[in-house]
Amino acid sequence: MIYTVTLNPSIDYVVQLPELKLGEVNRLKTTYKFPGGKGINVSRILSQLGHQNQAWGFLGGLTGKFVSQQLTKLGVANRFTPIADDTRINVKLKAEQETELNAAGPQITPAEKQAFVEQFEHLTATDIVIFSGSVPSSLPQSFYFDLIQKVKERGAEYAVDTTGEALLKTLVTKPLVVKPNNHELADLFDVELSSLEAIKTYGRKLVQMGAQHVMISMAGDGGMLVTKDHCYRSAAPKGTVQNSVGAGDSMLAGFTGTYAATHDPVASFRYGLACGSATAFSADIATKKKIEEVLPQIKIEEF
Ligand SMILES: Nc1ncnc2c1ncn2[C@@H]1O[C@H](COP(=O)(O)OP(=O)(O)O)[C@@H](O)[C@H]1O
Ligand SMILES: O=P(O)(O)OC[C@H]1O[C@](O)(COP(=O)(O)O)[C@@H](O)[C@@H]1O
Repeated sequence: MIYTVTLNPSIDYVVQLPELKLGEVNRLKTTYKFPGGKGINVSRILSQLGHQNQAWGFLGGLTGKFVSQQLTKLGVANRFTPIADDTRINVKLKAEQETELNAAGPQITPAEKQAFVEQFEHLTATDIVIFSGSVPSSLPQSFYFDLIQKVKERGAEYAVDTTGEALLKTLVTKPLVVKPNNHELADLFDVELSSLEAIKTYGRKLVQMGAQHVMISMAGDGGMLVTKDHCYRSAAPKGTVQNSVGAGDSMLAGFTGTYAATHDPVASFRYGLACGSATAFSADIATKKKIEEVLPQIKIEEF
């Protein structure tokens, strides 16, 4: 079974307008609300692809109710810990450029945190836990690291998709896969990454620091997979980009779901790339049909 952890879910409020006029009233023609948060997006793709999974995390208030109702509607199994504070709303502005406004997130009380941590006691060695997204500011930044100790005690595998110190701290514990994008990878080491060679070099560093697989996403430039002995690379297929929010989450879902079934890193990378691009080419998270349409266009080469 795959469990996704979204400590800080959201309603993603997506706003489309031809031009954003700062300092003026902007009237909106098109708006959408999606259940957001990285682990939730991962669960949505896993469910599309028929991989058994359950979404975990914290939900509260009317916003939290909206998220859980939508997940139930979408057929995503979930077991969120209820909280007193409100789940956040993240604003995604699609004008000349894509701008994201991601809120810090709700207060989590010690009792709510304890109730959540207890769920980890039931994991087994065949499970995979996917930790995705930011840690709400009311939880310690070491929270992923602490949860990983619980996962390891149960003999389960885990994937990590977060940034900065929270990501670096988890590497020594040997995660199955980490998925920074190229900008997040550059920020981790405070460098500019302007060539594929440089991206490979820094991807290797994450492997040396402990990650089993490092999957680097590069938006319209495709992706790279670095393992202990190999590096693979693929350009992105061409298509009309509709909404790239959740492309990275889709990529991680495709990789982990396929890996759980096959233990084949290249097949997993291939499926991950197809899921990422399929979501970029969709208004919401990709459907299975869209993913299967994109899959034959993915060409992977050793790099
Ligand atoms: N504009 C695009 N065209 C084609 N594929 C894309 C596009 N944007 C994203 N993808 C695919 O989705 C993957 C994840 O997207 P990316 O934007 O890099 O992740 P994140 O959302 O984590 O920043 C990319 O590696 C690529 O394979
Ligand atoms: O937890 P964070 O880092 O604030 O990110 C949350 C946001 O990330 C998303 O999951 C999208 O992720 P990606 O575009 O990076 O794949 C949104 O649904 C959500 O609003």
